[in-house]
Amino acid sequence: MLKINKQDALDYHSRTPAGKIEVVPTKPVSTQLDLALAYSPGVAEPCKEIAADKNAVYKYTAKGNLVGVISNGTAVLGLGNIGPEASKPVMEGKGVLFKKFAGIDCFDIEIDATDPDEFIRIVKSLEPTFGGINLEDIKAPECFRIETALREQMNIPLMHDDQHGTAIITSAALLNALEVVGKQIEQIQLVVSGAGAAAISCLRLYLALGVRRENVVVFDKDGLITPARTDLADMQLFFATERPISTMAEALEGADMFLGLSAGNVLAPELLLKMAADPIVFALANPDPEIGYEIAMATRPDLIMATGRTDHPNQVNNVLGFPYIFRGALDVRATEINEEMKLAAVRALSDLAKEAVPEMVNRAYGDNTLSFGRTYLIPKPLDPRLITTVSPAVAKAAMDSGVARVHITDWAGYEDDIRARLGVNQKLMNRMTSAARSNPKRVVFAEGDTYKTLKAAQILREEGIAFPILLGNRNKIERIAAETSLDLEGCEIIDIIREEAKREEYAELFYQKRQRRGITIYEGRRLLRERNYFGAMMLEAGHADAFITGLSKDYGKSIVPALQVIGVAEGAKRVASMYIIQHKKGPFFFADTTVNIDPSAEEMVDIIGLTARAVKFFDAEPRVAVISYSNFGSNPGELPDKARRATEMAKQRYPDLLIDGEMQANTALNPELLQEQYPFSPLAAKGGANTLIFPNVISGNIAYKVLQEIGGAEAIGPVLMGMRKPVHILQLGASVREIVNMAAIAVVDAQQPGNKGL
Ligand SMILES: NC(=O)C1=CN([C@@H]2O[C@H](COP(=O)(O)OP(=O)(O)OC[C@H]3O[C@@H](n4cnc5c(N)ncnc54)[C@H](OP(=O)(O)O)[C@@H]3O)[C@@H](O)[C@H]2O)C=CC1
Ligand SMILES: CC(=O)C(=O)O
Ligand SMILES: [Mg+2]
Repeated sequence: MLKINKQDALDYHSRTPAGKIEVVPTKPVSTQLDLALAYSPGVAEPCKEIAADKNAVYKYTAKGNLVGVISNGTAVLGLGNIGPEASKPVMEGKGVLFKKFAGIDCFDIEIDATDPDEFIRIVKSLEPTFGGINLEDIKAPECFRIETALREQMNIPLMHDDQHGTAIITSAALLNALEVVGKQIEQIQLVVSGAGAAAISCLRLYLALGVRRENVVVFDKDGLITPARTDLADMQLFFATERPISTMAEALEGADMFLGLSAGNVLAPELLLKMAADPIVFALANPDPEIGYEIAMATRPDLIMATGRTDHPNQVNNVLGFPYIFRGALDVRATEINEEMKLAAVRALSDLAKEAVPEMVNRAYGDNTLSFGRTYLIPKPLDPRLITTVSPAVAKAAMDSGVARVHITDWAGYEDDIRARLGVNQKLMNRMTSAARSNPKRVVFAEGDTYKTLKAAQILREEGIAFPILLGNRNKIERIAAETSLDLEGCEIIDIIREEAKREEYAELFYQKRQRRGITIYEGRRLLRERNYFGAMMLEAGHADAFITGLSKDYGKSIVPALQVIGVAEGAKRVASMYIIQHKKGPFFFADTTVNIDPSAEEMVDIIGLTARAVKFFDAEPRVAVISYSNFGSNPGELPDKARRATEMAKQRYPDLLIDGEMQANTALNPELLQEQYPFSPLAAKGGANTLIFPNVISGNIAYKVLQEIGGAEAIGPVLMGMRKPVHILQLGASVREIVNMAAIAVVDAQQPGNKGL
């Protein structure tokens, strides 16, 4: 269990600069010209445009991506009415989550006003500043009137998150829990502890999903809510019951669900015994739930339980909703957040929980067994698919329900845009994956009996990218799949030890190929018991379209069988490898990163040719820089000389290729520097290089690894170039995502005329 103490939390917040957020300019403000543009006199121009047309404020200011997180501090978490200043750490925290998960900027605003009319007037007056308003931690019943009035009076998306965020997320979890236990929502008997902002809003959404009002019983601190109560608002009295009961024990007799949005430890364990079979308990009070997880599960092992905490399964946390709901609403400039948008978010969340969990989520939670069921009803907060699932669903619902002022037509482009906002440039891999899906091919994996390969195989099958063939011990594969809840339907398993006839066929073929290179038929039979030879022979014999290996053996050992069986492509003198660096500035291509340790100038020319061809395969135009530690002869030495000679020879061998060198990496990647210092270089007018050829494997390998670890880039590869058929050697210990990416690339490679594009 994650443990933090009071001092850790205080130190975290007080570390300089105090608090959790700052404002960062998005335009340059270094020169006198910058200042004149950013402020007076330049700033007057956008002011005049906006004065003439108010909508231009979205074009010339940050309004469209700015959300106000606004509270009066009257119901802060479960801490109660602690005032506006004391609520500020929560509101700053919310701003951080908006930014981190959805790229939305926030101002947190804590208002010293408990009178609802005053609060409404102040928030309404802020409409010119914000693209959206997230109301937070405002107590019931005032919060209902405040939100209703502001929704009526304002023309930007506005949501009280404690009400609707909670309602959306618990609804998704409820629908999935009911699916798991096979109950109908129209029939469930529901008992609720709490009649505040969160509970009442959850109930209203549950009614929209099919729960019957007469099946609901609600308690607050003063007991059962009946029509006779005079201390409650209409929204609360709407759920009053006429049943002849008065205690929680009576209410829970035969109940299917308990929903707690009240206070810690208010539900006695023995009351769980009164509930119907497979009871659902959402005990969501923060930080302590209405009943502890361990005691509840020990009392009713058939229980399905959710809490608000990270240390138990099924964490119901608003962060699954608000960043993505506002992202979708802002992007279509919705005038409100309506019921259709909320229901779209519910469906998106509940559907996402049924899809295979990405490996990075498994890793983040240290759990390989996450799959839809009793302990995984809703996605995890660190799931990167949330933004591309929930936000488009909300945006579409806003358009369909007529509250969008901007319409999205290119949904694939929209997904790319929202990923790019978060600094993840996925365009290239998205294109590869779509191309692979259009004509999936058979990919054989040498390490079919490892968890990572199996997980990758499941994803490849589910996404329709490839038909995986898994080499390995069948019992072991089936055991790993069962232990980690993997579904391998559609994947072929080949246990090569049991495939004597196939081994003999391949040994004979291998012998024919290599008999004049020292291989006897006996040696062939021995080698064909190794999966790297067997997999390569499957590819050679046309029983597979691509071969992937390297996960558990070092690169050198893995590549040799492929070279012996498949060999280099016609016209290619050698093979080389390339990494694709996915960065927010666009894709970059680095070679050679793994194969040719210290190539000669002539060998570098071969590498340049292979790389330029591969860059075109990825739909980019190669702009090649040959890298060294000197710029155009500035520092003589063996390496710069080699790089310069390679450049000259490459210019002659590939006259149409845009190439220059030798140069330092920063020169190659900085077009201003090129234009200022080296205007004679053809790369200067073309925005610099996108393809870097390194003078040896050491420099190429170091460069991509540093970028991967601290440069905020994703490295895809190593892409093996120059083989006669699609073979790729993974880096030892590659991640599931890397395996999936390489398989998608191999499939597209296998689709090319002559079965080879790289
Ligand atoms: N996990 C999640 O995602 C979320 C969790 N929450 C949690 O839910 C709780 C309620 O939040 P919110 O609705 O915003 O707050 P409110 O102050 O609006 O409502 C609290 C409600 O709980 C009732 N209550 C308090 N103590 C008890 C008790 N001992 N027995 C029965 N009812 C009680 C209150 O009754 P009365 O009016 O009579 O005092 C009131 O109806 C908090 O603990 C909060 O942290 C909230 C939002 C999201
Ligand atoms: C999660 C949340 O918003 C709350 O507990 O108030
Ligand atoms: Mg809250």
